[in-house]
Amino acid sequence: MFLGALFLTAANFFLIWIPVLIRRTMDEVEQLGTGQYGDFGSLFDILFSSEAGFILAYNSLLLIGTVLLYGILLFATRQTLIVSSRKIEFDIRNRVIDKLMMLPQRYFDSNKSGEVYVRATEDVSRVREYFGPVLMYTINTFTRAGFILTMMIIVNPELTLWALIPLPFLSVFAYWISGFINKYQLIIQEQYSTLAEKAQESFSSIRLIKAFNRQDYEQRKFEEQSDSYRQKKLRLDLVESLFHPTLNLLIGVSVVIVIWKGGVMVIDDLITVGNIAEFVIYVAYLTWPVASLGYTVNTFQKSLASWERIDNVLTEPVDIRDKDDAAEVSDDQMKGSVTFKNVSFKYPGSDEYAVKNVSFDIDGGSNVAFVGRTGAGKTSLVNLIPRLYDPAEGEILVDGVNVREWKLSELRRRIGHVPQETFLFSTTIRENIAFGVDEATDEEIENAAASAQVLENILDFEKKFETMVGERGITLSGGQKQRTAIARALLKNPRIIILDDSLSAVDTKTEDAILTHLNDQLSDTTTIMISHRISAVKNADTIFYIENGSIIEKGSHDTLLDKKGHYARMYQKQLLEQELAQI
Ligand SMILES: Nc1ncnc2c1ncn2[C@@H]1O[C@H](COP(=O)(O)OP(=O)(O)OP(=O)(O)O)[C@@H](O)[C@H]1O
Repeated sequence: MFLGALFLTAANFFLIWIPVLIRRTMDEVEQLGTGQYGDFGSLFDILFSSEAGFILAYNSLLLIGTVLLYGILLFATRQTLIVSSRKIEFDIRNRVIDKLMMLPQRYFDSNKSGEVYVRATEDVSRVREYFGPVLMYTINTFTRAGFILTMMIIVNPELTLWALIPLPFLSVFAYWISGFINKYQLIIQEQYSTLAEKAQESFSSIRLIKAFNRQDYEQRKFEEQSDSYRQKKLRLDLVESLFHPTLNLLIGVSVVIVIWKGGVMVIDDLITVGNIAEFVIYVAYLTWPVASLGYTVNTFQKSLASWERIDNVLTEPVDIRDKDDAAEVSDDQMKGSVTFKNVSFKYPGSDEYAVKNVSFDIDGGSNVAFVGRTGAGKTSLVNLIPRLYDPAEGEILVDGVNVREWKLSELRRRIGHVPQETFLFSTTIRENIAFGVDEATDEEIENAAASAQVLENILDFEKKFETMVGERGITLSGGQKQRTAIARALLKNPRIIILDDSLSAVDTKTEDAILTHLNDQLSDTTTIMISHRISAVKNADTIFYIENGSIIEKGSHDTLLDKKGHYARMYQKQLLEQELAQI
């Protein structure tokens, strides 16, 4: 960047020699007189036939040399300043992404994903503008203005003052207009995001729109947004189209002043005609740096605001992090037991406890289930095991060690988590299943798919495991998606598997097959299941009934039925529903 600043200063130094050479040529040729040498003939003759010709050729070569040097230095400036700003942008973006990946779930709950995305994209680009264009234009403005003003004052201080009269107006105008453009660009960008979001939402919910026959309604809403975008864009276009004419007008005023006042000075023999030409070029050269001051100040302000937002991300505390000095636990040593000791947890910003004073012991390799009404706190409770959140009170132990003492990556590597909302990436089924491990053989992937009872479905697809999922490929059924997600968790060969309502979209027969497999072949794995279906949980060693974040009943299926409490009522209700369905 320092080199870039040097190159730019040198470029501007050479730039001011262009008007100087032009003045010199004009003055020298004028002094020699015109008629004296008669007809010059061809341009080639000029070079050799007269003194005037020699002066012209010599000065032209100097001029070409200066312009070339200026061009080379400008190229070097961009290759240093702008290239380093791109490298800085790359580094910052990577740091922001690294940090975002480390931030706890809490951060993503309180920040919209769109905003998080903007941090890593637009905000980083704006900060780059500070290190690139803003710095470049600032150095350019000051060095160029410095050199030009010095030259102008050397020639004639009075004419300099006259020539500069319109420049303050120019910079104020440029500041105002680029402020307006910046503000409007932001508004337009936001409107464009709304428009894009609207379109994206419409197309991703197209089935719903068709089913409810709301095409016209959606179209109208889209048109409203689109119209608002058009109007804003037109306003910006109007202001932008005013910019260049006004700029030219102000330069024109400056040129007229120079010619008028300079003319008088030439008559008074204070300056030469060449000086007028020189001044006109100086004024033209000053215009862009002065006009760009406005842009620079505005862009600087924008960069600063973006930097503050990025800084907030970079300094956001990471309370859930990898513990470096944690003891290594080999896979064989791990038993998969889970203990909760008086655990309570509230979501940030919420007054209610999602998990309230929960205590239990789950033996390694056992099979437990959490049931309860929707919103009871089941998901919140199991999310505490892989430390998606940390509880405010109490302790959670895995294999007798507090989860806070575990190396986070080790803890999570051993937990196969199938969240309630299945998410599949827009890639092949193979990559979706292999997501949780660095490398997996075909056999391992097939085995995981077979255990999750989805292998047959996959083999039925034309491209089998290479079938693309999502937008660019096929749409899997809800049940197929869930089973693919289970295969993904099984491939990790976990010691603890958490199935958060992960069998809700599969039929009871497939559910039975998956659970039988888990029981028989993964007998060492601790299975923690959440379900609303008694059929899925009835064989569990222990069933916990959760209400309002607390365990209110616990025991095996039969014990709980004998208790005739909430679980028994839930069972009766489901039994009744089943019988009614069979009628
Ligand atoms: N990210 C969150 N931020 C704030 N509150 C939340 C968040 N997630 C869940 N909650 C609240 O915590 C409570 C427990 O929710 P949780 O998802 O754990 O219930 P659940 O028993 O798993 O329900 P379901 O059976 O419907 O999945 C609910 O009142 C819910 O509104």
